[in-house]
Amino acid sequence: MDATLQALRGLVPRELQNPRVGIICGSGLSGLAASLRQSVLVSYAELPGFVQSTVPGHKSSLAFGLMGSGAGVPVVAMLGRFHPYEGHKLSSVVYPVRVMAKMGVKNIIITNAAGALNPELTVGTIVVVHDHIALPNLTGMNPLLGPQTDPSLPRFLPLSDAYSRLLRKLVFRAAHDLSIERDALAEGTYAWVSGPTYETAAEGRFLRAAGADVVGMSTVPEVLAAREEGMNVLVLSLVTNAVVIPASYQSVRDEFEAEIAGVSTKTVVEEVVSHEEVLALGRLKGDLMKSLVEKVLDLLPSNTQQ
Ligand SMILES: O=P(O)(O)O[C@@H]1C[C@H](O)[C@@H](CO)O1
Ligand SMILES: Nc1nc2[nH]cnc2c(=O)[nH]1
Repeated sequence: MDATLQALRGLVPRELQNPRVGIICGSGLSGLAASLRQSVLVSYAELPGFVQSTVPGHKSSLAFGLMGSGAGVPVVAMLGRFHPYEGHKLSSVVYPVRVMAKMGVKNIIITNAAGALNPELTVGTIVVVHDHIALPNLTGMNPLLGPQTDPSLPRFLPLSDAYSRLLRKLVFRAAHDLSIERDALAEGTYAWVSGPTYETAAEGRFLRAAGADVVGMSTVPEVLAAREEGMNVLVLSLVTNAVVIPASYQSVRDEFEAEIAGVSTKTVVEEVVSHEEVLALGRLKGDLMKSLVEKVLDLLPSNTQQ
């Protein structure tokens, strides 16, 4: 950690060395940081402890700068995150969050691309996450597992308050101030799965039955580290696709038997999702996400821990 912080002190101008807000850009959402002023980019390759993002739509740089109107808020944005499915250790996935904490970040805005499980969520909706289901955490893949390296951090971290109510409300205030239509935003629960495979229909049904609204392959490890470090957390999921969950299975035996009986049938073609589709939606809705985040920064109270 000391080596990373020292490198950053050498690469980032002094006035940007104490960002107030950290931002993590999800798949295809690095444009979020396009409006940073006085921006300075630091490649992950220059930072000891950082790994590389290997996923299309994720760059590998930290961007420092001022965001929002007026004087602006000093922020640090990860243009490209790390996922366990890339082969990165969980400790590497959350390392940038720990660095942000050491630089003084008190609020973190984490974005991601996610598939909709809730049939009421349409593609393009931004979901303000208020809870999560993390099957990997529940089954032993938790970034906080292991010896406590910093005794000042809590051993048993509560998560019932993981998603800041104040920050969530600010998103709706921001949307209201920007006259964003009501249906563009929703609230929901994010299910974290390891990926890199997308869900089968049965898995989608299972996660929906468990109460998840959207599903993705990131975010929760970062949320855990950020909460452990005492940050206020806001998570925004962009719905890039629907997880296809047919109400019932249409039997191939029935289809076959109808065919040989000469009865005409509708052949089922299973829909599939692709990362290209995910990235395309990120590009399409990138501006909306950017305006929302900028407005949240404008509204952030300046006189509190926030
Ligand atoms: O980094 P995020 O969670 O935004 O990326 C999502 C999950 C996978 O990495 C990828 C699948 O298309 O997009
Ligand atoms: N697991 C998962 N991650 C996603 N990221 C974007 N879309 C999806 C999806 O449908 N499933």
